[in-house]
Amino acid sequence: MPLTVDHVDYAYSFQKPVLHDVSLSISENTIMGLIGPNGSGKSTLIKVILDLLQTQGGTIRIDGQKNSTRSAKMSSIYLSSNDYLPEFLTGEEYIRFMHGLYAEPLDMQVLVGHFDRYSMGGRHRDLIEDYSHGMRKKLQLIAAFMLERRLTVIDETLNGVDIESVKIFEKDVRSLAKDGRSVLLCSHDFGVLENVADDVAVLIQGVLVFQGDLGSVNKDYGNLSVLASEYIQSVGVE
Ligand SMILES: Nc1ncnc2c1ncn2[C@@H]1O[C@H](COP(=O)(O)OP(=O)(O)OP(=O)(O)O)[C@@H](O)[C@H]1O
Repeated sequence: MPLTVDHVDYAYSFQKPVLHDVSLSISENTIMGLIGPNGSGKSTLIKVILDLLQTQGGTIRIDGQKNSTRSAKMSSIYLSSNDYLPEFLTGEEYIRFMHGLYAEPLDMQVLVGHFDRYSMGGRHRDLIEDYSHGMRKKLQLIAAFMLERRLTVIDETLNGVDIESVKIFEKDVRSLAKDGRSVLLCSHDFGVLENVADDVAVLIQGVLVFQGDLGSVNKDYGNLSVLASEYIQSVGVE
């Protein structure tokens, strides 16, 4: 199983728990959409999954290994919601650096192809400090699509990416979720999730209130938006 989260709790301070007894799993070849209102704990859950914050209860396994192990870290890649990247590197140097971290050889032809496809043709030799916000997000995506980890975790990385590139992203993320690889995609963009997700998980006030497949969601609720509204109303979030 690419990801199993078992009874996980997390609090930044003892007064205010953020995650309560969260359990979820992502099967092979699956894209799971993670949704929930602002402040519901999605980014915290993602950071706990990737061992950037340490669980205070429960266990997490990536590709069968505890998330704190080197093997789990080598099996996963995290695309954060911000666009903080090393500005003193060029796009190509950043991708080369990321390949070095994962001990993977760099295929320049594939790199150049991705830059072309994401409307950044020829910009791989420019410094990241000269990239726009959307270009930085696309650079993060290119790294993930080239490195093809068993688990890719994308936290709101599509914010600010233009519509044409989002369409290409949708194709690429579907191709990524093959050969045993899976993706956790946290987004407020229900349109994208409806186009690509197999499964969906809903987190509200730190509680995982729903996990199921998108086909059943469409059948039982009509669409993701209705599902989200029903759960939000049922727990009384404004
Ligand atoms: N470093 C931190 N220290 C203390 N509290 C934090 C910290 N980071 C987040 N929180 C709090 O934890 C809760 C969950 O935040 P989190 O960022 O995980 O939510 P989210 O679901 O990702 O929200 P959004 O959709 O707005 O990105 C919020 O109440 C937030 O204020």
